[in-house]
Amino acid sequence: MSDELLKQHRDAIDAIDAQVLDLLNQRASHAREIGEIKGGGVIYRPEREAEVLRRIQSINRGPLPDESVARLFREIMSECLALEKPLSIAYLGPEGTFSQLAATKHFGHAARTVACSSIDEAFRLVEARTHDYVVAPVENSTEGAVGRTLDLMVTTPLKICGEVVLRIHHHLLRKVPGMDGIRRVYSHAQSLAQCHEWLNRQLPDGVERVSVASNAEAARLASLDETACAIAGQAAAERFALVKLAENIEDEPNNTTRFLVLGYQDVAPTGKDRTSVIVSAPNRPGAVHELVEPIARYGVSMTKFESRPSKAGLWDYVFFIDMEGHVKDAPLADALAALRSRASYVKLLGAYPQAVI
Ligand SMILES: O=C(O)C(=O)C[C@]1(C(=O)O)C=C[C@@H](O)C=C1
Repeated sequence: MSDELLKQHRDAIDAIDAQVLDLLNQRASHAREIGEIKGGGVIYRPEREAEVLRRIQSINRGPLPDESVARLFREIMSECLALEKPLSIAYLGPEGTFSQLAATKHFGHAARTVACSSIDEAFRLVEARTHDYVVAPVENSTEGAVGRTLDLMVTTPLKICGEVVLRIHHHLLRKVPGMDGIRRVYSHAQSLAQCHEWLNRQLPDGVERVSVASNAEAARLASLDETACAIAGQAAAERFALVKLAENIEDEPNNTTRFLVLGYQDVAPTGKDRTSVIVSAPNRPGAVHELVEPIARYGVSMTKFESRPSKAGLWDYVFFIDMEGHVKDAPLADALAALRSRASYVKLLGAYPQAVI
C-alpha cells in the first residue's frame, strides 16, 4: 500500500473520530438531562437499554458485526448512565470471577463492581441498599441450577430486572510452566464438574481435586503454590499472572452460564421479555400437571421448570418457572391469572428483557 493512500485513510479516520467524539458528547448531554428529569428516581432503565441495543443491531449496515456494535453501544450507555449516577454492582468475588465478568458485560465498564464473599452477602448488601444491583449465577448449561441463588430468590424482596448469558471458558492455570510436580487442582465445584472428563484424561494419577469458594480463589491459591494448579477463566489468569497450561478445557463446547440481575425495580415490557415465578402446588396427585396446564393452553413458551425442596416440610417442593413474555402482556398475563387460581403459592420474581448481547 502506498504511503499516500495510507495517509488519506488516516486523515479520514481523524476527521470521523472528531465527529464521533462530538456526537458522543451530545448524546451524553442528553443522558445527563434525562438524569435531571428522573430526579431522585430510578436511573437504570433495562427496558430502554434493551431497546437501544436491539435498534442499533437492526439498523446496522456493517461492516462491523451486530454483536460488535451492540458491545460498543453497551459501553457508550454505561458511560452515559454514569454521568447520571454511578452504579455499584455486587457479585460473588473475589475479583476475576465469571460473576464479575457477567456484571461488566451487562452494565459496561463504567459501573463499579463490588466483590462479596458469598452470594448471600451480595443479596444482603443490595437488599440493604448499600449497592444498587446484584448479579448472581442461576444456571449452567452443563451443571444445571445454582441452588443457593434459587433458595435466596424465595425470600428476597428484590426483583429480577435483567439476565446475562455468558459463554464460559475454563483454562488450566499454574504459576510455572509444565505439568510436572502437580499435586492438586483447585476450582469451584461446578467448574471441576464442567471439566471432569478432561481432568480424567489429562491429569496425572493421584492429583487431588479440591473444591474452593470460587475460581478466582482457586487461581489465588495456585499463585501461592507451585505444586498446585487451578481451573479458572481468562480474567483470573491475568489477575494472578498464571501460565495457561491448557485452554478451553470444559467438556461441553457450548458451556454457558445464565446470571440474573436483581434490584428494587419493576421493568416495563419491551416486546421480547421473560417472566420468572416461583409456585407451589397442593400435595396431591396431578397437582403439578394442573398447575402448568394454563401455560400450554395460552400458548406461552416455558423456558425453564426447576424444582427445589421448599424447606417447609419433607418432600415439599417449590417450582421455578421461566416463561417467554411479560407479565403485563397477554397471553402471559392470562396464563398467570389461571395459574394463580390453582397454585397454593405464587411469587412473581420479575419480568425483564431477554439478554441482547
Ligand atoms: O433513556 C434513559 O432513561 C437514559 O437514562 C439514557 C440511557 C442511554 O444512555 O441511552 C442511559 C441509562 C439508562 O439505563 C437508559 C438509557
